[in-house]
Amino acid sequence: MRPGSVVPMWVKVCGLSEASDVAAAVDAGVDAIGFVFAPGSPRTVEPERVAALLAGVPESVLTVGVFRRQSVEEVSRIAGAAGVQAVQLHGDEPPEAFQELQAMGWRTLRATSAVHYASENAAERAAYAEELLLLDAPDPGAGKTFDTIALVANPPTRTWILAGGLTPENVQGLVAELRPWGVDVSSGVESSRGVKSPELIRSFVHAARTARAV
Ligand SMILES: O=C(O)c1ccccc1N[C@@H]1O[C@H](COP(=O)(O)O)[C@@H](O)[C@H]1O
Repeated sequence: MRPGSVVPMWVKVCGLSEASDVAAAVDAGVDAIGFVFAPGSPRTVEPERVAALLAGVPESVLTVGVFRRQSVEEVSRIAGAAGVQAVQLHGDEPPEAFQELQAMGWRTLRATSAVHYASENAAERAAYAEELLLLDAPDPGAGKTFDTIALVANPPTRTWILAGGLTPENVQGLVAELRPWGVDVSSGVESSRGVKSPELIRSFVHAARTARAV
């Protein structure tokens, strides 16, 4: 990278379940794609289906399984069957869950609400050994933005990923305000709840890639 040039934004598109959407995300140049294994979501997908979807995905794209309030054993079993590289836990699971999953060889993302993160002290944050931190709205996957006051007042001192109601239209403004290292989207690239739009995926990745975070 040339001096003075800007590091491009890390971009993840989540909640995929169709081959055409996986192809749109990969072709648009995403850094990561996610698959929801948490029960009760309109995006929940079977691990065997994900294994088939991953067949043509380059190794350089981080593949992530999304979980919520599931045991370490279940997370590892499902992620293994799907063949994803990393697991993203959304249920405020304790630090021990991350340690156990890492000991099993999983790369880990901790997803928590920005409000919850703001309430943690330095020791509580340090207890987590997560590789990546994702700060989200209180209701994950609902496509809602959140009040950014706590984050602006007390920004994370480590790299972090912004999620929660991002869209092709709002991502650049939120990146300028909050200066995350990366962004993650699900609802904002859907034509209806749970149904991804390849066109919106392309628009989002383009807008996010050119957002200036650093
Ligand atoms: O997408 C879901 O249904 C979901 C279910 C359980 C946990 C997380 C879920 N989604 C994650 O939520 C964020 C933000 O999503 P959105 O853009 O606001 O819809 C993202 O990390 C999704 O993977």
